Amino acid sequence: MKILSLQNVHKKYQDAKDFAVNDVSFDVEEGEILALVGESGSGKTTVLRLIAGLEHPDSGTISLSGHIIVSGKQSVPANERQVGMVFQDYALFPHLTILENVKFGLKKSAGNPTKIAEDTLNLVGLSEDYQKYPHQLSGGQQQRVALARAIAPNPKILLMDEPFSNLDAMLKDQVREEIRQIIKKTGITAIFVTHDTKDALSTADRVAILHKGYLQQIDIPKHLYESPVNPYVANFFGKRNEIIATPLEEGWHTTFGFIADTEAKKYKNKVKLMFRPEHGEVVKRDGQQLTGRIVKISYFGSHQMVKLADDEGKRVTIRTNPGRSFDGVERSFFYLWKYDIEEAF
Ligand SMILES: Nc1ncnc2c1ncn2[C@@H]1O[C@H](COP(=O)(O)OP(=O)(O)OP(=O)(O)O)[C@@H](O)[C@H]1O
Repeated sequence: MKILSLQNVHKKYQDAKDFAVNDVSFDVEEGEILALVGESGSGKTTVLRLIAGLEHPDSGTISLSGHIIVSGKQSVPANERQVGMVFQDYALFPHLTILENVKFGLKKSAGNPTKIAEDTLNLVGLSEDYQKYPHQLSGGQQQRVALARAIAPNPKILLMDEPFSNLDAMLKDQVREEIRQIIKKTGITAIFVTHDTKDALSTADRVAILHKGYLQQIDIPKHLYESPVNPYVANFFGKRNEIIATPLEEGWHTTFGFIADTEAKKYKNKVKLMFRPEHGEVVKRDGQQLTGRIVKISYFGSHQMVKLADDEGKRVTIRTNPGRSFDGVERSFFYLWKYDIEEAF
């Protein structure tokens, strides 16, 4: 069942030349975690603020739990929307204990605020720390307090602005997983903003990508990565290689060799074959389609990146397993098991 719906939402800030959010429409299902991604200035935070009620759109409607909360000039005030917010810097009160921090937003709620705050802190794994102050906690723990404070009043939807950006790389992987599990345990619907594609792909059920205020694609991580709707989306989610190819009856002629492909005959002009490093495979045996001179091997522990050049010096990078040895190997064969065909000229 859909819990949130944005329909043709536009937002232009005063004195701005362009719309920060341009005709954006999407639905969010109950219990879903949605990531909003895009480069700086693409409109992610503005979308979050429009849902929270901290900004009002120029046009469009927003519905939450089956009720229209924004339409034309009418809108439900932010404090009546039952939306939970987690801010980038956590915004915890330094002079309050974590229990008091979580109780803070519960004053007007029904029930026993202390009991609800304790239950929520237990849920986020902080049952030992009720009486500590924020500065006595690690970054990851502070993050969980902020989450507990936002979900304790039982909001209809949880909004998080760059929730992982203050954490170092080591902690980030762990916190991402913890936060995802807590959100899934509560069943709450959540939207988070991030500029980090890894955060989005690993934590969200679906990802929405914005570019210059326009929604480009909203989809499950695998589809966004494997089947992007346009080159912008494809490049946003990681490095792609490019090989210029001339169509022939049976396949593609390239400077790395010939690729048999019946699709080729549908094209008249040269194209670009675009592929990610993991969409190729480096092979030792002869008789494969493509070949290149090995110019660099980079070892990353979990994998290796092999850079191969054609006779003109054009390079492609192929990902391979970490155990493969290239000692004394000057040239290698490779094949592509997946690529996108893009018009080149
Ligand atoms: N209060 C404001 N007044 C005027 N323009 C603003 C305001 N807030 C944002 N903008 C502009 O609106 C556009 C979208 O900004 P927004 O903050 O939503 O993008 P973002 O994708 O969240 O960026 P970032 O990742 O840098 O936070 C940008 O061009 C920005 O400069």
